[in-house]
Amino acid sequence: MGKWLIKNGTFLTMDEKRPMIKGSMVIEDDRIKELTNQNVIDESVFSEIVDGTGKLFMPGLVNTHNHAAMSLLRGIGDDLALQVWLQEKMWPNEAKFTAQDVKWGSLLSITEMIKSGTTSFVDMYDHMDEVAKAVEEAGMRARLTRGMIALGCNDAEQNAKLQEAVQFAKDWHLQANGRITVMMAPHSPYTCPPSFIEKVVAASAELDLPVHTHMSETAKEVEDNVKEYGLRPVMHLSKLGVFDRPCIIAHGVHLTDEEIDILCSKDVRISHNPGSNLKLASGIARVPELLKAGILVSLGTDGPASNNNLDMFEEMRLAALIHKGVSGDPTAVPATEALKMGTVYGAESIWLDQVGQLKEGYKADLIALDIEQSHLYPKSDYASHVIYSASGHDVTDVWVDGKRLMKNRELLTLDEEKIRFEAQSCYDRLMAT
Ligand SMILES: N[C@@H](CCSC[C@H]1O[C@@H](n2cnc3c(=O)[nH]cnc32)[C@H](O)[C@@H]1O)C(=O)O
Ligand SMILES: [Zn+2]
Repeated sequence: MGKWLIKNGTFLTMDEKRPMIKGSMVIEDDRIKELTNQNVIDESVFSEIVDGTGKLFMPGLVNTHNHAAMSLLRGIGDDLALQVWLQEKMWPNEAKFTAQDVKWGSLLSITEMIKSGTTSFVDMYDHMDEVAKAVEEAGMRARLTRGMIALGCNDAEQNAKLQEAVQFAKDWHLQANGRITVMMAPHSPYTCPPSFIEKVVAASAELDLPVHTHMSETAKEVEDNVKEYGLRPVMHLSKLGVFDRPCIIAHGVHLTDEEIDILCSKDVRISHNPGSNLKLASGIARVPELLKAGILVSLGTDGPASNNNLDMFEEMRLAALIHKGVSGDPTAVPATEALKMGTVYGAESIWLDQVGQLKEGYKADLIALDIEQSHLYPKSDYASHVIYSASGHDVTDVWVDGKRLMKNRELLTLDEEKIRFEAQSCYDRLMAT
């Protein structure tokens, strides 16, 4: 990689001090070395020069909640409520998943994520060694976690799952040149008994890792939690010590003012998944109130079987649109805020250091969009165009840690055709058994 240059580029930096720059970017190894509106005079020192004419460069998008291998179940069980979808469609099929299924399903999702401009993602699943190997090979950045469902498991089975999660953390945290980091994940309060959640919290403290879980996704979940434990999920998890750890929860759709205050005071981050919440009819998270309270809100697609794609441009657009619609206030989530949720807040909410902005000293995780297209004209406010007009299909090039993963829409680290073929074979086998 060495030292290389992008010239004649338009840069949407997400750096509040210099939001738009027209000019050049110098990248050295994994970092942005220089970003300037001048032309770099001496080009002879660069190993590569990328002509940025007609391209918009911006930070790679951060997807803070996913179950990548569920791409194999895309199109299976649409138009159902969460509990029915999980219990009748997902879990019976997932029970048949082998390590190979997780490998090819995750790779299929990774190709889709790179092609639509995502450079970092969170994944909660099992057979996580396969996911980590796929991330390493692809060159992406990821925060990975072995999601654990403990309900219906005896003590030995519960311990085995926890052991697997601990071992995964020991094997993979800070691997792949630091691109892979790990979290500990009890799947949810409704699939993990309190004693198990406490054990996971203890393990996360011992390993010094954050906790990730699903919480308050549906009204039914909240009601059931009250019936079972006498508390709503926030107080329940709070009592179990979950929020005494660095924590990011997925969904947080059904929250009271008091719960928002508790989450804020504990610096709990929320991964907002508007596409999945709409599709499963889970409800609409109180994002304007969460942001106003000072909670770090980022965006996730959730798994590809409840979305059903992994295009973060769509997620940013939904976040900007639905909260206007339900509140009657067009300023509820402005384009700039949706853009931050997909980049700056995304990186911060999963504890990625110096990621999410194009800024000197930051990691060179960036994407390029083809802006010589009718739907991105005229050349006016690119933050607006990215949120209200663009889609993942507009992404032409992707770099992570300064390494190019896609060039003119061609993947450089992965064999897309082979991955599609293998994923289809996995699906055919799963459906035949
Ligand atoms: N199979 C593991 C759990 C893996 S965590 C990932 C789980 O989350 C499930 N999942 C996917 N999307 C959602 C969601 O929106 N809410 C709750 N669970 C989900 C998914 O079906 C999968 O079973 C075990 O038994 O321990
Ligand atoms: Zn999920």
